[in-house]
Amino acid sequence: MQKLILIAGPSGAGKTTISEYLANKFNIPRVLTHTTRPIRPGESPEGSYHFETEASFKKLHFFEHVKYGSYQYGSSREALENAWLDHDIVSLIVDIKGAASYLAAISSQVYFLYITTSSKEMLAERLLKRGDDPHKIKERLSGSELNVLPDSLKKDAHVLINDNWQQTEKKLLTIVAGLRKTLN
Ligand SMILES: Nc1ncnc2c1ncn2[C@@H]1O[C@H](COP(=O)(O)OP(=O)(O)OP(=O)(O)O)[C@@H](O)[C@H]1O
Ligand SMILES: Nc1nc2c(ncn2[C@@H]2O[C@H](COP(=O)(O)O)[C@@H](O)[C@H]2O)c(=O)[nH]1
Repeated sequence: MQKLILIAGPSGAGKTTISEYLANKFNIPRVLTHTTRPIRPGESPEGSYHFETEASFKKLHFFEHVKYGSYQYGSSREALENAWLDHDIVSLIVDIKGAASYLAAISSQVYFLYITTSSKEMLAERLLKRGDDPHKIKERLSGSELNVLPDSLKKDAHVLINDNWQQTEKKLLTIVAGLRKTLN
């Protein structure tokens, strides 16, 4: 049975870094979602999202979608099915609401990886270093945007504390080996 590594967690925790590592090291591609937010400095227009206008976003058919501030984000079941045509394991980055939607719909195929750090300060430091606007960082690291793991999803989550990259690499190796054993 094909698997989806569903990645969620607070901004700056390392979700994108981990999905890129899974792609490069284990040939586990990321299923891109769609957003109306602008491209960040240093972000590739092909690598992280399908960047949409409000008009083009409205024409798409989403499995689930959310709004952060004035920007929309959404993912489709078709994109996932397409990715599974070529790869038995794929990854997808969503927020906590998106994770809940996927778990409700296809939990047997989902490996829910919740990425975080042991402190909020570490998240802020990384986002500052990444070049994010300090006002946006404050927004991202408070309220619902913080993407705290709710009690209702704790039983489904595999929590990975990404404080130290070498340890994260080791944990990912174990996770991928375990998932590969469950295929078929
Ligand atoms: N283990 C780590 N140690 C130090 N820096 C890290 C680690 N993992 C990721 N980073 C760095 O932290 C920054 C944030 O990582 P990344 O962009 O992957 O986070 P994210 O969770 O995808 O954030 P967002 O939700 O805002 O897109 C990046 O500059 C990345 O290089
Ligand atoms: N529910 C969904 N959440 C999504 C989707 N694509 C991305 N995201 C999440 O949005 C926030 C903000 O992302 P950023 O790239 O602007 O930092 C983050 O939590 C993403 O995981 C989606 O299709 N559905």
